[in-house]
Amino acid sequence: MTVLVLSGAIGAGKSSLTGLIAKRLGTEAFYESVDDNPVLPLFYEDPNKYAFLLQIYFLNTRFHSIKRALAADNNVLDRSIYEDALFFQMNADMGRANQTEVKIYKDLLANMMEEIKGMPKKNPDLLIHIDVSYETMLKRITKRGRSYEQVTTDPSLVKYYHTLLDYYEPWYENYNYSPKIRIDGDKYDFVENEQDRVIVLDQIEAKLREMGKI
Ligand SMILES: Nc1ncnc2c1ncn2[C@@H]1O[C@H](COP(=O)(O)OP(=O)(O)OP(=O)(O)O)[C@@H](O)[C@H]1O
Ligand SMILES: Nc1nc(=O)c2ncn([C@H]3C[C@H](O)[C@@H](CO)O3)c2[nH]1
Repeated sequence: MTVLVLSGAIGAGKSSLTGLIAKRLGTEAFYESVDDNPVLPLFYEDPNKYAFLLQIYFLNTRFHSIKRALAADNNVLDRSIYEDALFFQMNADMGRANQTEVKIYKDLLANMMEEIKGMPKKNPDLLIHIDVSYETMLKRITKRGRSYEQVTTDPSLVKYYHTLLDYYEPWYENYNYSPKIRIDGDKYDFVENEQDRVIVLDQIEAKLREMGKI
């Protein structure tokens, strides 16, 4: 069994690359629930009120996907559970969660991580991180067009997105649950450019080969 997980900021291209990897390797893709997430639009409208609820929602759905993914043979997930704490910490640091919420969330996350440790596969085999600059991130968010994520709708998101990128850099450096690989999301347009797509997928395959996974 091989488990791959994607990481990266909002709009970095995780879902897109997940689909491409699944196609190339013939594995099953698991996606974060976004369009059917009832809390996400509420969060963007009133983050102070909904940060905690959104985090619980994501943690629950993420845990569910991990359980399903681990029951499948070879699979790829479009976001890692390790990024949940990054999002929550950032929002808590922005004053969007009180001390009680922070404690409950951290306890619940630790509890879930314990459960994962007891599963046949504790950690993913490889983390595939997509690096993007603020400019690329914004371009992709605009292209995808979810209204509540647009900086034109809510200018305070400019700061939110910059802060998110600032949190991602040390997060990636400190990530040590599995081998990891960085994909340059600014350089490679793996969605629309066939040549770039081949380069990126070859990089991932080469890493898996080096690890003896394929
Ligand atoms: N490398 C790329 N080159 C060109 N367009 C891209 C690239 N990656 C993603 N896109 C486009 O950017 C948008 C966002 O991509 P995608 O939904 O895959 O990002 P994501 O990282 O999964 O986002 P989120 O964190 O919000 O779930 C989509 O419209 C997608 O087609
Ligand atoms: N606050 C918060 N916490 C999370 O754990 C989290 N995970 C994803 N997201 C947001 C980012 C995109 O808008 C959208 C799709 O990734 O959902 C999150 N937001």
